[in-house]
Parts: sequence; C-alpha cells; structure tokens
Amino acid sequence: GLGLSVKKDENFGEWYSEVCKHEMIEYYDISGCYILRPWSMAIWEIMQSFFDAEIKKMKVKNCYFPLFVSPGVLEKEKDHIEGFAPEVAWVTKSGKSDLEVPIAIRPTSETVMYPYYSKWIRGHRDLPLKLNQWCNVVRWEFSNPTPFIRSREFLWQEGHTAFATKEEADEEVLQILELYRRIYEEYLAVPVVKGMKSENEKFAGGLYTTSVEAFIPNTGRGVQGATSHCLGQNFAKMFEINYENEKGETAMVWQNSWAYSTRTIGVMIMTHGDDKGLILPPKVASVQVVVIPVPYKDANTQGIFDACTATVSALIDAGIRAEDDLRDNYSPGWKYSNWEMKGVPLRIEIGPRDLENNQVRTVRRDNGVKEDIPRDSLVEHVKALLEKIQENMYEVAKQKREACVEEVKTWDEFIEALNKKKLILAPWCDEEEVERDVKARTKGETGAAKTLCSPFDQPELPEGTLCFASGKPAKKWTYWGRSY
Ligand SMILES: O=C1CCCN[C@@H]1CCCn1cnc2ccccc2c1=O
Repeated sequence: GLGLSVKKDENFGEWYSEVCKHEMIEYYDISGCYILRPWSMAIWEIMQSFFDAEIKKMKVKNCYFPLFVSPGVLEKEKDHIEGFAPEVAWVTKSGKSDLEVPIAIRPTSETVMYPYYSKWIRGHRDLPLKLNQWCNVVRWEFSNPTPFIRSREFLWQEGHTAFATKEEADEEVLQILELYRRIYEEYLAVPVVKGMKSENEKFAGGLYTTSVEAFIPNTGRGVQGATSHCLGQNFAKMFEINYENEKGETAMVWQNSWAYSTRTIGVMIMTHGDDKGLILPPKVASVQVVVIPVPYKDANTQGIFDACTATVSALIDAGIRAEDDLRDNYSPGWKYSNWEMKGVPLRIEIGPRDLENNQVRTVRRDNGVKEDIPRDSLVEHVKALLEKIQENMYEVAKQKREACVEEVKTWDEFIEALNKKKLILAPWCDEEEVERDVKARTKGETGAAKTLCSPFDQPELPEGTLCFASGKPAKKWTYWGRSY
C-alpha cells in the first residue's frame, strides 16, 4: 500500500496509529479494544517463550484462574480497590435475565487467587508458592486509548509468589525486574531505567514497587514498562494467608506480584519506528530476512527465483527466520517499501548481476546500508548483520534517550525542562505531599508531571543539596516527567 500520510516528528499520534495498522493491529468496533494480528502476536510469543523459560528456571509454575471475580472478594480490601473501582467491568446479565449478583471481570488477579493461596498454604513445607498465569485482563479506562499502550483489554503475565521470609521476597522482586530489563534491552532494543516507585505512584496494596521505565522522546513522556511489587504481608493479612512455621507458630507469608504486558510492543514501535514505518529488532522479528527477486526482462528469471529459494532455505537451516517474496503481481520497488513498512530488519535482493557474481545484495532496515555479500559466506554474514542491527538499534535508542535527560536543581529549571519534553532528573526530599504538590502545579491539558522512578543507580548527592520543589534537604535523585 501507500506510505505513511504523516511524519513521526510532525504528528506522532497519527504516525503511531498508522504504523500500527501495518499489520500489527486492526481497530475494533468497541473503543479501546484492538485485534492483535499475527505480525504483533508473533512478537508477543517470542517474548513469552523467553520469559516463560526464565521463570521456569526459578521454579515458577504456570496455572490458570477464572476470568470472573465475585464482588465480595474484589472489594475485600478498601484502599486496594477504591482508586481502581471505576475501571472494573461487570457482567450483569446472561441472555435476557439479570444475574442475581453481578460478576466482575478480572482487572488483575490478587483477589481471585489469594483466597486459594490461603487454602493451599498451611505449613512451611507449602512454601514458597510461585504461580504465574498468562492471560488477558480488562480495565475499563476512559483516558484516551492507544494501541498496545492503553487498551481496555490486554494480554499480560501476572506472577504471584509467597515466601516464608521477606529476604526471599526482596530477592525475587529484583530477579524478575532484571528479566523485564532483559525483555526491553536485549529483545526490544529499548533502554530502560530500573528504579523504585514513590509512595504516591506505587501499587497501593503493596509494600514497595520496583519498575523499569522507558521514555518516548517524541512526546517527552515516560512509560512504565513493567512492574515487580513486594506486597509485604498486606494481602496475607487481608486474605489470612498464614501457616505454621518450623517453630510451630502461626506466621503470615511475604508476597510478590509482577507483570509485563502487550504494552511492551507499543513502546518498541514508538521507540524504533521511522517515516518508512516499523523497524523490528531482529530478536523479536517473526521475519528477520526477506529475500526479493529482481528479475530483468530477458535475464534468467528462473535462475533468480531458484537463487532466492535456495537463499531462504540456507538461512532457515541456520535458524534464521527468512521468507522470500516471489509474488509476480508486485514490483520489486513495491515489495521494498511494503517490507520496510512492516519493519523487516534485513532485505536481500537478488538480480541478474548478483546471479552472475554468485552474491546477494543486503539492505539494512535500521540504517539503509547496502552490502554485497558472496553466497558461500551468506549465513555467517547475515547472522553477523542481524546482531549488528540489534545492537545498533539499542545504541541509537539509548543515545536518543540520554539526549532527553536533563538534570535540574530548581523549580524554574524543572518547568523549563518539562516544557522542552525532557526526562527530568531532580533531587527530591521524597515527601508524598511534595509530589502531590508538583502534580497540582503542573496540571495541564497534556497531563501533570509525576515521579517515574528513583533509579537504583543513584548519582552522587552532595551534602546540602536541596529538593527542587520544596527546598527541603534532598534525599534522592528521582526521574520526573509526564507519562502515559
Ligand atoms: O501490577 C501488578 C502486577 C501483577 C498483579 N497485579 C499488580 C497490581 C495491579 C494494580 N491494579 C491495577 N489496576 C486495577 C484496576 C482495577 C482493579 C484493581 C487494579 C489493581 O489492583
């Protein structure tokens, strides 16, 4: 089809929406819901097989709990549910008749699972209990829906673990957070910051929340990439998840919960896409190499086609996800832009000259560099190229993100940086009231500024440094910004 109607730097919202339509999603007739087409589902599956294998090494077991939540348990813990209640979707009828009691659709599964954790965990030998489920959740949000980033239904994994000691829980929180960093940085080529959420931004039902935070330079917005919470004993108290410990005493468990979702795909699209469309990191591309014949009127067309199919099978035999595009109803030029739009990381062209010289022409999607490579060393060349593309995409994204970071010391610098769509690193007194105040003072049609996270990797905080917002002694460096 035709190219994009807008440029990424001119109209980001429209650009993103159009890019997503080049086979990642289809818009659905219910607002906030999207069809995941194979081109994006394949990305989800590649990430899923990595993460699933990793948590299985940690002895986490997969399970599946019902989609439906009875009202009693959902509203069991007031401060957990109060802020979220408007987002809960309810089933109130079956057929023509009303249900006696409306049933909620899970927005997350703590209240679904924990009554059974209470039943299953009786003695210390039942610990640790480590379960995960791959499922969908529904949150009937009203703020502007965005494919992958904010939808009323999305796919995620949610891990829910229970331990005898806080130390075990604390350790797992960070092990999972590292897996989330790897998903973003090693698979999606998206740089993220690991850090602690503020009291105001953390999961209200938990003890503390850690997260990996990404940043979108075009909009100057942070985006929470994934979260790993230590719940402490809050839910254990609420759901009476206790056990007889080795000393015969009744003790409450220490719990974690952690999730990443299809939002990851949206962050990848926003980070790497350009005015020709998607750019897929090779690690998550369902088609890493597309081989396109460039027949010339009286040249040996069959020979060219045979070279294409031979090239594809050599690459597939080497474990590279390759496809040829031999369609005779599209020109090579049309095929180039079509596969560029879909973001295939590497294109191989084979024309008459390539046939004669027993070579192929490679074209990189990330930087457009063309290179002729001999067919006898095809596989190792392509493998090396795909690795270089993966690494280059990450480095380019990291430099762009670093260029957006601005360190500020005063309120005026903060406001100026915010208006320049920067990712702000500021010394903060870590007082909730001050964060609420910053939110109130920066409220606007593009949303208020808030803390994104306090990076674990803290820069030096010289004695006497004052909070940019309150003027009180600063306790930590914190990333601030507008967010999705
Ligand atoms: O992030 C995670 C990781 C996976 C398990 N759940 C936690 C916390 C979810 C927080 N949350 C988020 N939206 C909600 C919406 C409606 C009701 C409840 C909630 C809710 O509890």
